[in-house]
Amino acid sequence: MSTHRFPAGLTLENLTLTHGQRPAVHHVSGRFAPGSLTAVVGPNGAGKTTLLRALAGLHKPESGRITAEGTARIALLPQLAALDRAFPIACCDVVMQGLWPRIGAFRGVSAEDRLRAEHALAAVGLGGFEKRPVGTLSAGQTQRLLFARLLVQDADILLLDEPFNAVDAKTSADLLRLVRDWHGQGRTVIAVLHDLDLVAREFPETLLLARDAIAWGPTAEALSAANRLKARMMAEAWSEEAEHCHRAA
Ligand SMILES: Nc1ncnc2c1ncn2[C@@H]1O[C@H](COP(=O)(O)OP(=O)(O)OP(=O)(O)O)[C@@H](O)[C@H]1O
Repeated sequence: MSTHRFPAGLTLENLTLTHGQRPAVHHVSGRFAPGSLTAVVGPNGAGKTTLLRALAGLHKPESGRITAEGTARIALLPQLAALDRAFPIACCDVVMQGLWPRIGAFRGVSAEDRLRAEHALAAVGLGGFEKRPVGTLSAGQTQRLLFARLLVQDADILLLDEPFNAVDAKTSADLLRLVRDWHGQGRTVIAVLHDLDLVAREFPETLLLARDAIAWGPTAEALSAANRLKARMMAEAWSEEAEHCHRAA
């Protein structure tokens, strides 16, 4: 297994993310260390997807800051439901979307680009699927396809939003192997997950979110019974109508 060129971290400083005036993530500070493997867990509506989108640069902070180290390349695996499977596009073209930052708008796709996409498809168990329309794939195959797109992005920081959702045990195990490889190569991996047994087994670090950061650190400590109870109570106590406050760091 090769070592990745550039382990990079991400720092959050008093980060607040909102939808309108309503806070999804509230005054969170901390650091995803370079090369760390972190699960982001919490109740429904805790702000996990909003946080991941902000880390990917897709959601502007209301206040506070996100700082990536150096010139870190960041890639996001969105939730499966975010992919428009009705759009008539072949698997190989979905994977090559991951190459666009390097290909640019004006250069055509080269034979080498196509080969990279084919290798990525083979690596996720979709060899021979190059021309298959994405709408004909099962949920598990679609998740494998999104992982193939992530592979060609060759990112320093990987953001995974519920990567094992709606997939069977075999697909889960195959995709988990890729996550372990990325971690082993020194890349920083941050994954939103609901399966706490999986988190306890595979993820050394955990951020427990309930709009506020309830705990952030080694998984066994972060997921203590007391912290989980606190997260649940915090989620239940938040009014959907509450606006964010303006407290300082
Ligand atoms: N586009 C949006 N417009 C308005 N409110 C939104 C939007 N997206 C999310 N929210 C609200 O922000 C809060 C956090 O949502 P988010 O999707 O980040 O939570 P989550 O922790 O990922 O939830 P889940 O576990 O259910 O996927 C929720 O109250 C949600 O209703």
